[in-house]
Amino acid sequence: MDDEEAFLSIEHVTKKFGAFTALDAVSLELRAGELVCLLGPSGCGKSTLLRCIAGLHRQDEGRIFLANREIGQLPAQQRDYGMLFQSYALFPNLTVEQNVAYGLSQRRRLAPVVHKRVREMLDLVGLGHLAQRYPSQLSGGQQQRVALARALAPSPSLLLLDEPMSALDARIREQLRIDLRNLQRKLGITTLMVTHDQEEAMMMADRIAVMDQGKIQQFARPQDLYRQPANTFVADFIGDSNCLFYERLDTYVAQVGELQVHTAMPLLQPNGRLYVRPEQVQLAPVGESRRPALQKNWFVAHFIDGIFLGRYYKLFFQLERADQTQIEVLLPAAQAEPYMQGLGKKYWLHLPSEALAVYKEVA
Ligand SMILES: Nc1ncnc2c1ncn2[C@@H]1O[C@H](COP(=O)(O)OP(=O)(O)OP(=O)(O)O)[C@@H](O)[C@H]1O
Repeated sequence: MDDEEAFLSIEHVTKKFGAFTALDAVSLELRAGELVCLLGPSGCGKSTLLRCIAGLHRQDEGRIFLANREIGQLPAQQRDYGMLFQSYALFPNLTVEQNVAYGLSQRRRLAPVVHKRVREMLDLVGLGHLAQRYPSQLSGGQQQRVALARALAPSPSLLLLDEPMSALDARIREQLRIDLRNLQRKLGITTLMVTHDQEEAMMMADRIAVMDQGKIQQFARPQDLYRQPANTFVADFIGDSNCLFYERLDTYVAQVGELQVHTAMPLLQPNGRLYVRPEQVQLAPVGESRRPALQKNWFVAHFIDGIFLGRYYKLFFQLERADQTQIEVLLPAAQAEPYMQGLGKKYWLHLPSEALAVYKEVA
């Protein structure tokens, strides 16, 4: 751990299902109070890691510590966490209040101290007024709030969330993300959340662990993942990127088709891929000025398509003399609209050398 001591520490955890390795010596450390997202494509091992921490799977190798206590071999109920799943998993025959009380006391008649705690929890998630309802009388978002209140009621040290919002519709999901994040900050509870939704992870997490094939590819702040991907997997997975296949001509000059593309980063491999984010590509009208042709990395491209995204447009261009390479450009709507009139029209397109990056290929 860089500066602070780890609150949850996962050390070289390996989990196999038969001959298949779902987790391959995964190590991860969470600081007290932070919200970390496990993000990755379907089947990369996110839920398996969460379940190993929860004690719902037993790892084949490796150790897990929570607040300096080794929990990796303890039964689930002794590990001190609250958990929330995609499905709300509420008891349909118990009221909201009784559901929340379930983890505190399994009797239907609530002792005053339990009752007080349940009330506090329901107020915390904004459902104090619905205490006597049954789950079937609630919306999906409300049911998930009840499940959250139930998970938090015993004051666990750790909150584990497994795709908690994926069953909800977009608008409710958006609100619940904000509420969950605010609540997590207010309580200062260390939280690990599984999601395959990049936007959700970017919006909520202090740090994101990007996983692929049972390994953590990069663990960093959202801004750093976007700006400095550790390898080509992360560069492809996080955000949109343009990708140009090149052959090296010189340390700082790449050949893309017939074009010579100058880079600020040294090209260490004889060939590979250059990445550039759509918002970093610049455009200029052909004919208005001859200047671009004389400068580095200005190329002629044809406008081929555009997609309206509300505040922005994604515009697609095809580079001339570059093996059909397509370049995506992101522009604010007002700037992009004139381009939409001219299908097939030629433009100058600038790939700034400092915006071009090469990344380590994943083994
Ligand atoms: N009980 C099991 N028996 C056999 N294989 C399993 C078992 N549980 C998970 N796997 C396999 O392990 C891999 C990782 O599964 P896991 O559920 O952790 O993926 P995930 O990243 O959470 O994906 P998703 O987003 O689709 O839930 C998958 O290939 C899955 O098929």
